Amino acid sequence: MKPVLALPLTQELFQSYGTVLDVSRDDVTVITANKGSARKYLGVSEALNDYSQASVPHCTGRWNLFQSKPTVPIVPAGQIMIRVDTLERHPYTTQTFTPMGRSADEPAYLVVVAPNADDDGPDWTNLKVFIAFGTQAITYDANVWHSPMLTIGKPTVLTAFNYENGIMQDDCQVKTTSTPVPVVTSNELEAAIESASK
Ligand SMILES: NC(=O)N[C@@H](O)C(=O)O
Repeated sequence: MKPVLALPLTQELFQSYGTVLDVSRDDVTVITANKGSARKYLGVSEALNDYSQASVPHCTGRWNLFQSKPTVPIVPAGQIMIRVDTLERHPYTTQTFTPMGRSADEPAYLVVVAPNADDDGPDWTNLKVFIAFGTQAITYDANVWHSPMLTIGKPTVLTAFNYENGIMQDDCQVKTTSTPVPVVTSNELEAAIESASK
């Protein structure tokens, strides 16, 4: 399987799969708030609840916390950083991850997504991989295939918000592949990691 290059996460590159919650967004209205002490970025992301289409419509909007071990090592540009063999999706809800305690200049987690294939599973030949930095949160659109959380370099706590009805097939569908997809780091990532680890 041909390696996939991990690219820095931007709304422009990610927009087919969801939204990036980041103060670099220049496509939203920004107002002054909190008596002038804050800039408020309006509507950077939305939470979708489509459980009316699920087997059991009743659901709960839930925050979960992920205390993640680092699963993505820091490697030189061009070397394989991870092999992706598992993707999941949430057919009736968005899912938003927000890292806590990571800085804006350090790569914090990988965002791996894939379009649907004709069999309604993931298109493993068309994975996209992005590097999320420490002050970037993301929302996966409903029904978008994405990898379980993959954190870079150090233990990381993230909040996750999504709707759930407690039925696995409605809440989270998982697919695996016997031919894992290698992901290689990019020069941008290597430079960012090097500067963050100083
Ligand atoms: N996406 C991810 O890391 N995992 C969640 O979907 C989950 O609820 O397990």
